[in-house]
Amino acid sequence: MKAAIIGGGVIGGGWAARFLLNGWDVAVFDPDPEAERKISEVLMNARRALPGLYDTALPPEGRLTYHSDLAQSVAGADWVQESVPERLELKHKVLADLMQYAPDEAIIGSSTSGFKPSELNEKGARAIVAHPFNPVYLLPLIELVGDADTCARAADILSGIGMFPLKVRKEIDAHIADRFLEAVWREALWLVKDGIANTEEIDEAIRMGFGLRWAQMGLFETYRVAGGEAGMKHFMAQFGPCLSWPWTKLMDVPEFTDELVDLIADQSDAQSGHMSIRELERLRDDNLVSILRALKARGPGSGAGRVVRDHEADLWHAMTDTTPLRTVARDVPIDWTDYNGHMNEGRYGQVFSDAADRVMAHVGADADYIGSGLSFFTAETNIKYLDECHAGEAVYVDSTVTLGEGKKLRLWHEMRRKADDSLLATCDQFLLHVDLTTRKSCPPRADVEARVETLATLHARGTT
Ligand SMILES: NC(=O)C1=CN([C@@H]2O[C@H](COP(=O)(O)OP(=O)(O)OC[C@H]3O[C@@H](n4cnc5c(N)ncnc54)[C@H](O)[C@@H]3O)[C@@H](O)[C@H]2O)C=CC1
Ligand SMILES: C[N+](C)(C)CC(=O)CC(=O)[O-]
Repeated sequence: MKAAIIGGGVIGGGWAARFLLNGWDVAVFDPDPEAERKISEVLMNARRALPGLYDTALPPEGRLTYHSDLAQSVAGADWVQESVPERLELKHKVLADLMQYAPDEAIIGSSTSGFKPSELNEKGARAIVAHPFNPVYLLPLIELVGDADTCARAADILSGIGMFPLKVRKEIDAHIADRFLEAVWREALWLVKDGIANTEEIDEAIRMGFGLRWAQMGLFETYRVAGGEAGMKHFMAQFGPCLSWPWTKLMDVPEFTDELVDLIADQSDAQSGHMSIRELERLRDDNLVSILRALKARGPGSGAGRVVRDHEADLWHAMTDTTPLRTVARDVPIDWTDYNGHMNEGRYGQVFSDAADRVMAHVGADADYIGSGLSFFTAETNIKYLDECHAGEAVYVDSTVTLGEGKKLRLWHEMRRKADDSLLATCDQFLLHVDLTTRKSCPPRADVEARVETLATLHARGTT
């Protein structure tokens, strides 16, 4: 599959990374001589962050090419994403070129933050709005606006690269999310202009409080809980009158004078000027990866964690009875690094625990089986740490069943670095089958016991 990225700035670079790291070939067209350098820097950050979001490996990276000719860049593309600056006449010109050169069947998406499809297409183009959020390679949300069939096709493709397509029912200026962002931005500008708060205080007001709530529950679910046991109706009865109080009176926009721009830029420099933009991006990405991984860890996944979890399930390969079993293939996430600058010992245990979970699922001791009240408990592990590994490195685990007799299951795991197949750690793990009600050991269900024995016999014969 091929994506053509027209305009490779902040957002085009993020799109390029999202497609590329999900195995698509990417062709970039951008007249800026600096575009290649900027995109390669965005890509470096994306390679550092995105693979560590998942507990399984992304597909091999696609091929990235740069073009000085738009027609060449879109040849054979399945998806063309326009990400040029937010000026309608420029978007019209670029879309007219795309109508001429893009394949008829290619989806043409526009990253526009605010224009409606009817405005984008008023000169005869057929683009849909596919509005992403920065950083495009990490944040799942995409607002889709426009032709229903094209949006449905687009939604399938975007889900396949780990995104969350949200179809906007009716076109409207600034779609859904940017209407909120503009409202918050407007209020913040007033607070600075009126000398109530500076940029840092406003950021603290967001990140120490409601920003954390929004990341996992959004607005309405949060306010439902805020209504106490009586829920949403009580919340609305209590806070409804505030809508006519001065709290919400500031509907107009402060004038963007040079004085206001300088005031905000100076405060922002004082707040964050000690870090470069790339450093701030890495800090943002590290935090986002940690938050998304935490949201993924809960049950079926909470908020955006659900999207990460679903994409991870799509990425995981179906296992067959090989010797050994490939039970883990993943990148080391950023937040697994400890004060010694390498993957923390506890995370080796995590990797081997994941390997054992995969063996269990493979022999039929899956979520349904556990739901029926049967499972395996680990009784003993012996891990040998043979070499260091670092954030961003691809690793894999091969596992063999060394004993499968009744309630006893013994596994031998070898964890290796993908780049050179060198051995990083081994783990000898002994598990006992248990009844989750009595918490006592018991024989597995007959089919699971048979699967374990088959694998033990197969693995005793050696490498296939
Ligand atoms: N920056 C943001 O936070 C977000 C921006 N967007 C939208 O994405 C679009 C792009 O915004 P940014 O990436 O922020 O802008 P940007 O200024 O970082 O990048 C725009 C790029 O387009 C290139 N360009 C200009 N004319 C071109 C042409 N004729 N053909 C090909 N490339 C051309 C420029 O050289 C530049 O590299 C806008 O529509 C914006 O509203 C959407 C979501 C978030
Ligand atoms: C500021 N903005 C309107 C360009 C923001 C967006 O469109 C989405 C985002 O990433 O915040």
